[in-house]
Parts: sequence; C-alpha cells; structure tokens
Amino acid sequence: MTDALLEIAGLSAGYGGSRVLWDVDLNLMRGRATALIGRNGVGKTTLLHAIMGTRLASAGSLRFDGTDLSPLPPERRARAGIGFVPQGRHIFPQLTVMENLETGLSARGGRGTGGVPAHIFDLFPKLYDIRGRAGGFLSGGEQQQLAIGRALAGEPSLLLLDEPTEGIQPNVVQQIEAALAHVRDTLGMTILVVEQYLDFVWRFADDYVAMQGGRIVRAGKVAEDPAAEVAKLVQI
Ligand SMILES: Nc1ncnc2c1ncn2[C@@H]1O[C@H](COP(=O)(O)OP(=O)(O)OP(=O)(O)O)[C@@H](O)[C@H]1O
Repeated sequence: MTDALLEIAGLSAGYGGSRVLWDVDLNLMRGRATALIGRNGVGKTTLLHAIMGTRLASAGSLRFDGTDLSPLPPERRARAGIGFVPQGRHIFPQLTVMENLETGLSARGGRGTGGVPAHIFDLFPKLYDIRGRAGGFLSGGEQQQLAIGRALAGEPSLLLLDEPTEGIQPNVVQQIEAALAHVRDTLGMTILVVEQYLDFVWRFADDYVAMQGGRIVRAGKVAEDPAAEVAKLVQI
C-alpha cells in the first residue's frame, strides 16, 4: 500500500476534438486535503469528472487505492469510495432533505451499515431541522450543506468538491470549512477541493495544485507558499 490514495499519471481528456487536460500527473496522499486552483476554464472541473468517470480520459492512468479506475463506470467508482459534490449541487428538488441524504447511502457498497450517519447532522445541524423539507425549497447554503452531507453519507475515502463556497454566505462557508477539516482529521478522509476562494482553502487545506491551460504548473504545501503568491502566478 502506498501513501497515495489516488495516483494520476499522464492524464489527458477533452470534449470531442478539443483537448482540455494535458498530461496531468497528480498523487493525492491519504488523509490530506488538496486545493485545486486556477482560473475559469483551465480544466479543474474536467479533472474532477475524469476522476469520477463522468468524463472519460483519452490517455493516462488513474489508480485509486491500488485499483485501475479506467474500466469502472461512475457508480462503481462511487462504490469504491469516491464521493463527489458537483458544482451546482444537483439536489433532487422533489425529494426531502432526508431522502436526498439517503440517496447517498447507495454509494457505500459493502462499507458502513444503517441509515444516514449521525455525524452528518453534527456537522450540519440545520439539515436535521429541515429534514422533512423538499430539496427544491432550500436556500443555496442549505443545498450546499445537503450536497456535502449526501456525499458523506456514502462514507467515501476520497471526497471531491467543486467550488463548495460559490455563492454561499460566510457563516455557511465556516461550517463547510469545519466539516471538511473534521472528516479529514477524525475519519482520515482524503479531500480534493476545487476553489476560487483561496483564503478559504488556505485555512484548512494541506496541499495545493495550480492549473493553467489544462496542465499542472505548480504544486506545494499551503503552509509554505502564501496564497497571494500562488494566486499571482496563476493569475487568479
Ligand atoms: N461539456 C463541455 N463540452 C465542451 N467543452 C466543454 C464542456 N465542459 C467544459 N468545456 C470546456 O473545457 C474547458 C475546461 O472547462 P472546465 O469546466 O473543466 O474548467 P474549470 O477550470 O473547472 O472552470 P470553471 O471554474 O469555469 O468551472 C473550457 O474551455 C470549457 O469551455
């Protein structure tokens, strides 16, 4: 067993004839949170989709916990332990908060038992208060908490998040930050978070990876490189 939970090597991906990711190498270490940053359109979302299997790579390899992900469709990748909080949240509007959370349980595969884990309501108490409300009636902040809670219900070992603070008020941003730090520190969860809001990720992430033009141009530890310096380099 290596220290890397996810090993990406020489990954390329795109849309039709246009290539978006070029020869991406990235290792995510177990129990660490990595911020994936870069300007709009550099390919961050595409990289998350290539990991999740909702966009297929045209070249390169993806190994998760030692297993080749390439032949696995998205639902098998979810059952293997990859959770995804997509941009735009994709809450089921007709289902209640509790039912939305329960949809996340199917990603568990053989891991975990019982219903929605209680710690999700400890992390996001508001979800318990509104558990009977339809997803379509939630505020943006509530939807984001629900999207994260639903991914956590699958008890993933790797959690992918696409711009979780987008359009979210500061008190909910703080809760999201505390929740991500908590699942990393107590459950040893590995996290890859795409973010434009560098102050947020620099507060809790361990590592960062900066992309430009579909390539990783810099990687390091957030404790060693100031956010402002990295932001300047990748022109955020
Ligand atoms: N479904 C699609 N079909 C065609 N091109 C796409 C599609 N989705 C994204 N692209 C293009 O791929 C490139 C990378 O997009 P991607 O969403 O991965 O970037 P990003 O860094 O996540 O940016 P953002 O922060 O705006 O989401 C962009 O040029 C985008 O226009």
